[in-house]
Amino acid sequence: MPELAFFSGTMDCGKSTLALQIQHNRSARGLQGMIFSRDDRAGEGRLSSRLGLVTEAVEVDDSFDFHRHLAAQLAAGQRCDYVIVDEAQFLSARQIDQLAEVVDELGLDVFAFGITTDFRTRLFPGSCRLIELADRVEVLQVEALCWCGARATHNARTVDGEMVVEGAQVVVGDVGRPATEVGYEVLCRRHHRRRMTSASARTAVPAQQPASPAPQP
Ligand SMILES: Nc1ncnc2c1ncn2[C@@H]1O[C@H](COP(=O)(O)OP(=O)(O)O)[C@@H](O)[C@H]1O
Ligand SMILES: Cc1cn([C@H]2C[C@H](O)[C@@H](COP(=O)(O)O)O2)c(=O)[nH]c1=O
Repeated sequence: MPELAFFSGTMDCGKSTLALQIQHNRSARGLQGMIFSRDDRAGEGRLSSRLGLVTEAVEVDDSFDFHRHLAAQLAAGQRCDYVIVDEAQFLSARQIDQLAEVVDELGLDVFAFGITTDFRTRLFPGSCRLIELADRVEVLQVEALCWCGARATHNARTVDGEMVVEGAQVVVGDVGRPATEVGYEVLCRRHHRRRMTSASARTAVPAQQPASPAPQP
């Protein structure tokens, strides 16, 4: 049975790498996929992983209709055995409905990849609809880690190095770069709630050092 699968997690947890691995393994078996993305950091019409792998993709915008596009491709004789969609959090709920239609009406497997929540810990519209509709939701196993060593479950945005919780939902950017403007860092929930990034923790640690234990009698 064809399925709509959603591979989800924080930023930097290996989603795009897995998308490229799925594509590689299937094409090694002679299957033909169609790859879509939206606002990849590497630029328009790209699906890129931080491991350095990159492939071409069809760039999706607000007006793009997945079902119409894929039905037209198939009708024109183009072969397509499966569909990969990266940065699926940026899609509209309507476009996720179209992906479900592609699975149910065109009989294609659809593998969607995206972050679950934004820098305010709110679901993205695309991720929300995927959680509602997907046959399978997989949280990625290569866990990204918070600076404290706990599993990172949330995405923080920094502006000029300071964590922020207000602003536009979509601002393309990356983790682990000296961010002069907008940057991102993955955190555990505790440190997201406390708005404590690795930089602010470094400043706060001396104040948090426990006092030396009093000598025991
Ligand atoms: N230099 C590196 N060596 C080994 N692994 C790396 C390196 N850089 C990134 N990675 C791996 O790549 C992962 C990020 O992969 P990517 O597919 O770009 O993530 P996502 O699409 O989820 O944001 C990191 O969690 C890490 O495991
Ligand atoms: C948390 C958050 C992220 N983004 C952007 C930043 C990146 O361009 C992508 C995520 O890409 P990745 O491959 O998963 O690292 O999303 C955003 O626009 N808004 C946010 O709140």
